[in-house]
Amino acid sequence: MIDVRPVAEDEFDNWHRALDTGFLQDPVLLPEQRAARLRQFQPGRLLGAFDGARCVGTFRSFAQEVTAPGGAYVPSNAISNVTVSPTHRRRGLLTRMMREDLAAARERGDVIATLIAAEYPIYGKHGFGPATWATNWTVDVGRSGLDPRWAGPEDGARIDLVDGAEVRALGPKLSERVRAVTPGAIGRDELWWDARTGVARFGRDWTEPFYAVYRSASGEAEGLVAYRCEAKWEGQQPDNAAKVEWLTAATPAAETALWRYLCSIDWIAHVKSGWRAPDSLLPLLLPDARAARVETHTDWLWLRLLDVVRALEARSYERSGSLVLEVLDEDGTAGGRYRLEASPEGASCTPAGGASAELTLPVAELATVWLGDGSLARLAALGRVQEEREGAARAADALFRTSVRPWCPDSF
Ligand SMILES: CC(=O)SCCNC(=O)CCNC(=O)[C@H](O)C(C)(C)COP(=O)(O)OP(=O)(O)OC[C@H]1O[C@@H](n2cnc3c(N)ncnc32)[C@H](O)[C@@H]1OP(=O)(O)O
Repeated sequence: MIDVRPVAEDEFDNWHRALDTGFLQDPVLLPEQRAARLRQFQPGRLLGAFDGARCVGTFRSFAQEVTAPGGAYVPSNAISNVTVSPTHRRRGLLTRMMREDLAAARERGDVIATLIAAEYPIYGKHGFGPATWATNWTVDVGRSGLDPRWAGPEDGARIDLVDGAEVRALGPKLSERVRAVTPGAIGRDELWWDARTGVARFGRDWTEPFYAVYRSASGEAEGLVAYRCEAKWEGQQPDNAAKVEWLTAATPAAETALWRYLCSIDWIAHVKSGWRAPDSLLPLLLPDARAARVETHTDWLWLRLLDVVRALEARSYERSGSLVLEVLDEDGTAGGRYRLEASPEGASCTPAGGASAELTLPVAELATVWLGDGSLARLAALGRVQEEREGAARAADALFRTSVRPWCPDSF
């Protein structure tokens, strides 16, 4: 019999060995990695599956806030570090850990649960759906049409190279400003900044990247980028790439200037954008937008609605309308018939009682449109959403869609 239960702090190494095993990492924890990892330890939020003394399954959740359209921070149960050892797979251990964790999240009053899925087929059966997408571009600088003589912003703004200490001083305030207006964004805690500046070491061989800050004419830090160089010379010609680790910009001017900066660095022939919003400014700020080639376009933040009423009321709507939804939740308690009355002034979601549903949909499909992305008309065409009234899927799309696509800049 496998025991699924919370992990005590003195079992952490045993748990971590199983985590490394599941993620195919060498199961050796260096002291500084251990110290960083232990900072994530929260009693009750680390689950383990134990076969006798040996940990064979891992699961971690933690408190998170996700920005909804309109800027509300919605309490989320973020899930990470999910593994089951290859010796114990497909016996329902993930299912047991997930059920236990989601039940606790509902009990706490979390509105949603979130995760980044390692593989697409794992989490749909637990009620999760992909709610934000990300795109990764490589810019061919020589083809971009950008003026190679660029020497910095000309409007009184400036770009400066900074070190990790300055990033830590400037970054949190800037990030807070950005996440308030970025549906799908999540908070960055102190550990996030420590890990990005080498104070906390999750990997084995961290070295400092280059950091550059954009300051507007008023002196306000409005953009930060961390990047590394992938060195390559061919026949005495530089063919190096600037690889962006993260880029945070609070204004279009800051974002444009930072991409412009990266594309102007001598010896840099390519800029690898890292994961960006699918409707990022990047390709269109190049005179030749095709010089930004899409490397990958992928699902990113997966969501599970735990409380449909609070989730639908927490976000804003760009249009007015009402809708009766029959939400199906086989593996949870979010199912039911709900009436959503929404307008740019606010929304109410109430049990719909005996009113006829206009749209019947699994809770996972509702999650895919909650942040303003996705298409219920597309899901109806696939038979994954049922229209009880003709045209209801399009009407629902008109209500849920947002003019800017949601984006989660971070992984966890
Ligand atoms: C948020 C994150 O941490 S993402 C990281 C997820 N972890 C990994 O990918 C590491 C490698 N993989 C693993 O450790 C394991 O295979 C896990 C954790 C994904 C699954 O654990 P298991 O205990 O085998 O899952 P469990 O037995 O509960 O499976 C439940 C169902 O999901 C399905 N399933 C689970 N994993 C997968 C997968 N990778 N691909 C397709 N189906 C899957 C099972 O087939 C099963 O389906 P069924 O109910 O129709 O029979």
